[in-house]
Amino acid sequence: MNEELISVKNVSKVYRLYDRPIDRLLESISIRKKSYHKDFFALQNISFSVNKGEAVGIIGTNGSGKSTMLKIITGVLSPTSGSVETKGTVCALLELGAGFNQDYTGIENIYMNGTMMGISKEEMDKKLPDILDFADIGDFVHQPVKSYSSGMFVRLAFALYISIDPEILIVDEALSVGDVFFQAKCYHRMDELKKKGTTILMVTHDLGSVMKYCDRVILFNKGEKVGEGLPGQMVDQYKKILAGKNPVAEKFVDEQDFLGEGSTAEEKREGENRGGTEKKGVADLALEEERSADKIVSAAKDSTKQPSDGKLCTPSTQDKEKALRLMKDEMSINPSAQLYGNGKAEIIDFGIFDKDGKLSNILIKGECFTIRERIHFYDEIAAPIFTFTIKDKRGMDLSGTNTLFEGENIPAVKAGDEYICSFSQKMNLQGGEYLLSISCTGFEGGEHTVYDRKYDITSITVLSNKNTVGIYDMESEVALERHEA
Ligand SMILES: Nc1ncnc2c1ncn2[C@@H]1O[C@H](COP(=O)(O)OP(=O)(O)OP(=O)(O)O)[C@@H](O)[C@H]1O
Repeated sequence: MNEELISVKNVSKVYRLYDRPIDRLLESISIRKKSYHKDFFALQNISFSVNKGEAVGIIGTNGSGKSTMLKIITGVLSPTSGSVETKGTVCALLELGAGFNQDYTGIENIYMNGTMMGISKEEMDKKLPDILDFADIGDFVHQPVKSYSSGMFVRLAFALYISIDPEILIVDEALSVGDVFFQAKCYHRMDELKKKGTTILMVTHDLGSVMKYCDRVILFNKGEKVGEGLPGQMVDQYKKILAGKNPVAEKFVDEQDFLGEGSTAEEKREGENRGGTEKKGVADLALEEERSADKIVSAAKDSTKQPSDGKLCTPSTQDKEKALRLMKDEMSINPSAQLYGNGKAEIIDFGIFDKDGKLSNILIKGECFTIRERIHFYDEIAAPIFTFTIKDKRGMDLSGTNTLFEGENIPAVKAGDEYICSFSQKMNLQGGEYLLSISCTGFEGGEHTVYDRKYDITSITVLSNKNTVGIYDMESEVALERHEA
């Protein structure tokens, strides 16, 4: 039987709005109890429940009451009417600083939260190395939390909460701060939590995450629950609301949202520089996206349509010369990349080259690029295979290939041999941030064998001045004929 861990019944939250600051005072001293305020319903008669092991998302436009709802569930706010019940330990990653004492250091906050959750100091001592390792904020753990950036705070809070292993995890948009490597690490942990049966309640504007993680979605609009159902249905309904609110929005949602925010690296950096605490609705992002598109047009304008016959993607001689110098030093390397293999081969170097043969993690959509891997063999291998995969930050494989698929059969190698393998192709993924995995594998006795694999080793940022629907661009050609009716 389904066990309800969160039960929200007829919750309303009313704020009193005063036109002028003095009105509040006038109201409090009015002998005839004259009202000087207007009631504003941030939440109106909301009811829903979340069962054990479910992942439920709350979506809605800015100001629709999502964060207010989470704050009421976690006890940060009390409802004006209605009731909320939760069963089990709750960890909530709410806005910046929530649940943390700003004057305490990171370490002190870790222990304080542990105590609040009923975890002994000895147990927290054992968890500490993992927390620090996951958060990866270095010596900042000894600084007061008030000196943290939003990204650092989220790193520490997320690391702490997953170590506590709560029955209910509540996340309010928090994962949108942090770099692509950290986000990928968090999403990976979210996968594990979900598999383990942790109950998750999340608020997000990232519709890709909603589709991937949520079993059920609740749609808010102007403080009311306007729908509840399967993620796909609710996302469609949300788009309708957005389309009514802002004509740019529907276009934006269709074209961008399933790509994972659809924003450029530049936009994200701007967000972080502002402290990353601003939460943006899709409608707001739509307008920003238009502005940001202008910025990247100049970068991308040279990338006029090239025929996709693959011929244009042949690596230049200049590229080949560059292959012999150390490439990976010029790549951004993921500190949390997963590396494994039986050690018979090692990818000792790798790089991504743009169409001009420049080593870069940033590529322009529509242009050719090359992934180059240099593999050293420490043992005999009958038929090695070289691979690459591009994933989104939620861990979904988007594209990739290997030498076997491409009909390049590599003959047996012996210890000391070295190969340089180049994959050249056109970047047809939409603008956004991705992760590259590379490996050297093969088959031994019919068994798939990994000699060296570097999962999510580096990032790829794709800049685009035209994003179409979905994860990649089919390069449609449009023909129009005016039809006289
Ligand atoms: N202390 C307050 N006094 C008055 N109004 C408030 C207060 N706190 C929140 N509100 C209002 O309540 C409404 C709901 O806010 P809430 O932050 O829950 O929205 P949200 O759906 O989380 O929005 P966003 O997507 O922008 O985070 C908003 O109109 C907000 O202005």
